[in-house]
Amino acid sequence: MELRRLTLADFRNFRGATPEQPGPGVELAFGERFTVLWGHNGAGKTNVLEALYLCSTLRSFRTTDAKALLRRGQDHARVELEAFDDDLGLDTCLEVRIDRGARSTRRSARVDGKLVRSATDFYGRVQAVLFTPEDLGILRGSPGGRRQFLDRVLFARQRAHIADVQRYEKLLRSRNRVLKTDPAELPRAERTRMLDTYDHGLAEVGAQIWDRRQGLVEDLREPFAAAFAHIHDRRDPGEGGAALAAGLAYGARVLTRESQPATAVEDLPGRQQALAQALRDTRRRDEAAGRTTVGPHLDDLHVRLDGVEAGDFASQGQARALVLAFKIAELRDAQQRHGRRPTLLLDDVSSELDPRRSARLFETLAQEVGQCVLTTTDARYIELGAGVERRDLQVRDGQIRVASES
Ligand SMILES: Nc1ncnc2c1ncn2[C@@H]1O[C@H](COP(=O)(O)OP(=O)(O)OP(=O)(O)O)[C@@H](O)[C@H]1O
Repeated sequence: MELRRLTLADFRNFRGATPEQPGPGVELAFGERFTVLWGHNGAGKTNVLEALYLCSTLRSFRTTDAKALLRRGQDHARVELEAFDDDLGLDTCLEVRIDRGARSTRRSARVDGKLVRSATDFYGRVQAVLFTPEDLGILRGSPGGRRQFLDRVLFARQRAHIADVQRYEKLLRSRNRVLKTDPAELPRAERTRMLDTYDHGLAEVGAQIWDRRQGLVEDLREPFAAAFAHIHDRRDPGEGGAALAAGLAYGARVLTRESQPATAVEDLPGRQQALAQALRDTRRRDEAAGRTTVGPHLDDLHVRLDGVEAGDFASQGQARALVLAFKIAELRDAQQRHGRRPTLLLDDVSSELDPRRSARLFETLAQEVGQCVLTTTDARYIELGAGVERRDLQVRDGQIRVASES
């Protein structure tokens, strides 16, 4: 999908038609490759990325409260994206409306003017890979944040993934409830029967989740290491350094001291067996703890620099280079799978990178990326080099104007 034009009406700080100022709202046209949105803090640059993300996923990446997207004091907002669908060879128009009702605020989606009733029919028409500065928190944050990070990527690959995660969580809650129940209140045979049923379901769905996450990490490992090496090259004599190797690994909480699976865990049946066995082996311990202590709800994504966990080791700039390398790997992977590159959305991309890393990043982007929309406080930070098509737009207090084009 090639993005052409975006219209924002009463979305965040972008105004819609008013009696004094008739018109459809605030419009912008994208460059064929790079669109650089620049402006001061609070101008509305991230709001534009948020609107694009909404057209891709029907969700915001900043809030679950749809009301927050309505311009203050307004009851209706509209985001319209005109694009060229390369698969169909046709222009298409995606529209998301947000309407405040008496009891709740509703989102609705239209494609070429027709209401799309099922959200799953709307997702993924615009494929986007998003980087925001909040992503940097995943390295130092909790394993839960890293699992969610992987699950979001997987959702773009396979729609069933999120439903499976929800099914797994439901089974887990039920199992934990039984584990916590006082033995006097639940006859032993009934308790064992219930736990056997939950274990079976958890092993089946859990193995799917584990298998997909593991597969993703394996697919991204090489492009991730290559993209990081390119951005963070240490051949500069001043740094006297050998290159730092970036690594990705998936840590499954099934391979515990209590449970070493008898089968290999290299494929889905092996993972299912191992998970079933681990749940059996740790049942007594789980009953004492009142919770399930093995399974993909406890797994982790390990991001390492020269073998050391990046969360403990990486500098701010290195952390940024690692997360950006992951996004570039995701982009390459999507291209290999679908033959199309998703649009890259980069919020405040180059701060914290020194000038040389910043130049390497933009060199990588110019090589790897199809269409990219990025934000910055100063367009001079975005050095894409001569010959790379870019369109610079100034965002100022909810207004957008073309600043330059090349
Ligand atoms: N619902 C809303 N109605 C009106 N204005 C809003 C609404 N939500 C956010 N804003 C305004 O939008 C602006 C924030 O926009 P945004 O986050 O896009 O800024 P930005 O240009 O990315 O800034 P920075 O460079 O600091 O990241 C703020 O001025 C905020 O007051």
